[in-house]
Amino acid sequence: MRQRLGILGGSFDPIHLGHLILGERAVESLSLDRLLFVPASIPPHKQDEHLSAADQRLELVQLAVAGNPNFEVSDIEMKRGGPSYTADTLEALTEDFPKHELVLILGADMVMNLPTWHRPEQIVRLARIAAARRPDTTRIDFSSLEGLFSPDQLDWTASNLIEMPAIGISSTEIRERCAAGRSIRYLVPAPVDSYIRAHELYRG
Ligand SMILES: Nc1ncnc2c1ncn2[C@@H]1O[C@H](COP(=O)(O)OP(=O)(O)OP(=O)(O)O)[C@@H](O)[C@H]1O
Ligand SMILES: O=C(O)c1ccc[n+]([C@@H]2O[C@H](COP(=O)([O-])O)[C@@H](O)[C@H]2O)c1
Repeated sequence: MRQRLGILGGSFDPIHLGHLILGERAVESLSLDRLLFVPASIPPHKQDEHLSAADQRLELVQLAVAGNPNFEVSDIEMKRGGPSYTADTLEALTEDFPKHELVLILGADMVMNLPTWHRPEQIVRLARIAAARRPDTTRIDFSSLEGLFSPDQLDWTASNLIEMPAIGISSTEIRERCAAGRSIRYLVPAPVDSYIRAHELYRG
């Protein structure tokens, strides 16, 4: 059987336990050989938002995944100029990992928007798509994907849902708590908490 490489992209501003639990569940339920966390340099749908510096978000992800043998961090989008389109990333990873089957991991909220992404047909051509349920997504509606996915691809995605406990943590909440001077202990790994405090991130 081909080795399976999972890809979990995000702004990770900052990375939190929801991302890590999603990653761990993805490794387990999809039998991934490894999972790449890919922080976006310029997330296409957040180009108007003010994000923390890309190198700090990358460093936070590296701190968070350290010690998990299944997890790795890729700086592929940091090194590439322009918006961090997933289609470009998958093309590069296909060259870097020619023997692997690529599986793109997405929160359920993102899967339904996939048709609005840049070159979505290339995304579904190069990778399987695995969706995880987020607490605010009670039902996953795959109907918007029918024109984009082949019946086989849709069937694979529908039968490989990543079941995870509802983790009601978002990066937005963490930034808001920091700005209000409140604790984020236990919402992020301890080294991430220490880094955010030492660098006074998200203080408004
Ligand atoms: N609590 C969570 N449970 C499951 N999936 C999550 C959770 N938080 C984020 N994700 C998923 O992780 C990926 C990266 O998310 P992202 O970096 O945008 O974090 P976020 O918490 O949604 O950020 P923000 O609040 O800034 O929008 C996306 O596919 C998203 O759906
Ligand atoms: O390629 C696209 O058009 C595209 C559009 C929206 C989001 N993405 C990717 O989806 C991941 C999560 O994005 P975000 O904005 O929720 O952090 C991140 O890896 C983005 O680069 C990609």
